[in-house]
Amino acid sequence: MASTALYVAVAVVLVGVYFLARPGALGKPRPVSLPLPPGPPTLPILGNVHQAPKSHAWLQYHAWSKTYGPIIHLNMAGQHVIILASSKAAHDLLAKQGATFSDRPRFVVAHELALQGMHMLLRPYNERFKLHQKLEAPVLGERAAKAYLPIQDLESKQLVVDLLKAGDGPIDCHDHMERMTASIIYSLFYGHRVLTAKEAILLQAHAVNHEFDQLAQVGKYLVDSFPVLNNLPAFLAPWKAEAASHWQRQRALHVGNLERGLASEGWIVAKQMQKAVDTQGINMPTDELALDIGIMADAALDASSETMAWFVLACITEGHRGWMARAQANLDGVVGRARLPAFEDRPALPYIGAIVEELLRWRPAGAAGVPHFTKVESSYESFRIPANSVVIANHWSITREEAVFGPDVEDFVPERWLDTKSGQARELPTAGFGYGRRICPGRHVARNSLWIAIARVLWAFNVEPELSETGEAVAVDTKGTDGLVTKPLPFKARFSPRGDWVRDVLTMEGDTWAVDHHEVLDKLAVGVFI
Ligand code: HEM
Repeated sequence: MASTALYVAVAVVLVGVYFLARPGALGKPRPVSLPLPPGPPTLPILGNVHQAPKSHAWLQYHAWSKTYGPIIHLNMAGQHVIILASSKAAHDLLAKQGATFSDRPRFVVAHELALQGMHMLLRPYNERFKLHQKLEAPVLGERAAKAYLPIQDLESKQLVVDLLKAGDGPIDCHDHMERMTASIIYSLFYGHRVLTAKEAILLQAHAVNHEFDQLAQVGKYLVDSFPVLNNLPAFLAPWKAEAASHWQRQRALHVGNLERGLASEGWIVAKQMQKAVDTQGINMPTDELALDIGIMADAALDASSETMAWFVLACITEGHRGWMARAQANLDGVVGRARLPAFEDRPALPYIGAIVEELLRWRPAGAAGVPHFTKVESSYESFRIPANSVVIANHWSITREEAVFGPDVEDFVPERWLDTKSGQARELPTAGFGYGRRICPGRHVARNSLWIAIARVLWAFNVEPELSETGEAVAVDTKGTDGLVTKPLPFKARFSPRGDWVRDVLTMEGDTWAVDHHEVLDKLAVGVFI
């Protein structure tokens, strides 16, 4: 009886406090309630769920942006989703208001349970995230990226040697691109040089990532929409067992790679990060460090390999516009035909840099970016952004802004990145690596890999479409797969050496298998890390 009276008293006090504290009470100014950004018409309760795109969401978002403008609101059964379709809106919100817009939406099954909350890309924006960012910065920043050039030099040389060996018949070059990217990353991170794309270390990573993608599918688990369901006992919550079993495989993959890396000879990124943890007295279990490095490697591998695959697709579908020939004329002028292009040639070859930027614009590997999230209410250009909104910078729209890039946004035109008078690079907004405090930390490493690989492939080969029996170019899909990373569907291209001098130079250079990559790593670390 006494406790009932107490409950009633507490309730009365709380209701009173609520009414007194609410905006407008006791003369507090009530903020003018702004409208939500425009968006497609909604149904009661469902909102826009019935219109939610089943795949390639970025295309539907782009179509909506043509009707509703650069900032759109969707209601997914009560979940606010804000789509940003212009570089200005994405920059103003995600970069300039980075403290507010750097969170990630929750993935209960895929992240909180299956990855034990340790997936770098999906971590909430909190102190632990910032600690990981601080650990990653010295090994991925501009200075570190510059130190890694000798490894990219080695692996891009091997790429052109491999392509020459593959002959000038039509080939699916994806494995060659992936081997190069994987070898750059796995050598740097773990001291493991990748000899073929079919190595166990890569096959295991693909298998684990495929399983993870299944767990991360939006709408697959009710608990992702209603996290309270996670309080159910295990026998009523089958996702818990699935997640626990996946965690074992993630752990085995990343801890296994880290342990082998730490036991290898010479300098590697993993040892550098372990040293930072030890010397700074950071309390970080092995699993957590292993996941950080492993997820960085995964993020690097997929996005970089697929961007290289999109480059080859651009050559065979868009090369007729003359940019390949112009790049080759530039290469001949600056490099000549007696040696491979090198990083030292970069200042004299702005056109190759322009191809890299145009590639990231024409087919951004993350076409809908990675969703951000805001926990607090804010406003933008007379619209209200509600608390707990998922915020998506639609890279597909942002890279197709005609006001920024001109009317020919669907065409591959590197010239748009160059000043017409000086021929040097000109500033245009880039979207491919995301925004603000979640911007891709690997962008310097990625741009360097793309630059040297593209320069060398174009120096060595005419990259041409596969031909049908009647001599026509075989049609290829240019839309790509659905998913966080958009991949071209399998296709074939012909890599025809541009002349005998290509064979001469590559024969003289020889393949790179005899190079001791540990020695290369030890040397590149001097002065930067040791
Ligand atoms: C062409 C290659 C690449 C592309 C297109 C790319 C793109 C992206 C994008 C769009 C994001 C999300 C940004 C955002 O949320 O706004 C991201 C995040 C990330 N990327 Fe990359 N990336 C590439 C290569 C790399 C490389 C080489 C590394 C590491 C060596 C890397 C490591 C990461 C990590 C760790 C994150 C998570 C950052 C966070 O959530 O705070 N990426 N990347």
